[in-house]
Amino acid sequence: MSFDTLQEKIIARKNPTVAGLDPKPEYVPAHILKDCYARYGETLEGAAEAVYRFNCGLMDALCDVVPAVKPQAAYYERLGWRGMEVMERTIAYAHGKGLFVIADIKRGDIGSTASAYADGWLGGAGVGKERLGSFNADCVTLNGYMGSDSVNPFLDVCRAEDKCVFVLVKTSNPGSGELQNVAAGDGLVYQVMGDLVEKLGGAVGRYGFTPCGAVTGATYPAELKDLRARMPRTFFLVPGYGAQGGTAEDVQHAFTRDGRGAIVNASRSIMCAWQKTGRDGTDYQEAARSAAIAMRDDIGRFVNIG
Ligand SMILES: O=C(O)c1cc(=O)[nH]c(=O)n1[C@@H]1O[C@H](COP(=O)(O)O)[C@@H](O)[C@H]1O
Repeated sequence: MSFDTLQEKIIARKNPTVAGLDPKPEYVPAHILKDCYARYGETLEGAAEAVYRFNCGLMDALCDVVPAVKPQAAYYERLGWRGMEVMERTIAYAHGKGLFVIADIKRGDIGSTASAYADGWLGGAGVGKERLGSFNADCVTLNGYMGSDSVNPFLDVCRAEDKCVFVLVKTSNPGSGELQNVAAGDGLVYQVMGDLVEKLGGAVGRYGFTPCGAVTGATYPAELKDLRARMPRTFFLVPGYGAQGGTAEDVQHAFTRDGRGAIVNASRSIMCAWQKTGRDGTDYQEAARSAAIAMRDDIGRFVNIG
């Protein structure tokens, strides 16, 4: 699914936000953990099953509120192959719920290896079809600081399979300026990267965006505004709202004048909302749903997506 599909889902839900699925076992409510540990032991298998059940419960509660989910690979990799299996099952479950899936993998490597990553994460055909793939995500995040040959193999798969990518341009973390805000040529490194991403995407879809999107953190609103002006054909993923301090006022700059072209991520503030209700976690679905609705309405104060 391309950015056209994502934009349509955003318009249908009237909500330009994505719920991050970054599940540490300690974020999983006790009743789920207890049951899984009783069945599978306090093992990686038990933890992986608990994470899967938590993810499914969150998606059940959120699927008519948010258009997309973003599972972050690190939280699955740390559980070994069982975690990767949960990643695959989570993506399949999300698709069953009509959710667009951004697999947050932040990969970047030489062309031949990038091409294997691209098939694995964006391909879904399995053995016996032309493209050997497994995870079947709609979109992935990439670290393109190795250059265009590390991104192009993904764009080839995107064009063949109607999918898309987000390439890191200006990240949300406190250290992002150490390299990204260093002078380069007539501008700064993140601007050079932004210009490259804008160019790499090629042809635009129905809503005017190429398949090559950009990650631009909510925590740097001035850069966000600058990049929106420099990159009119690029769809933005905006992490850093909520737990990292980014606000609705900050993220408004990511959108085009007609409220298109961006999606704002929140992970911990939705997943862990139950930890703030003062209850035992059996209300985690209601808590996540309320947090997601509050985020939608908060951003809606500044952005009219029509
Ligand atoms: O690519 C990303 O999604 C990403 C880029 C970035 O610059 N900053 C950033 O926080 N992220 C991811 O966005 C999510 C933010 O999580 P919360 O801070 O809990 O909302 C995590 O999965 C991060 O890995």
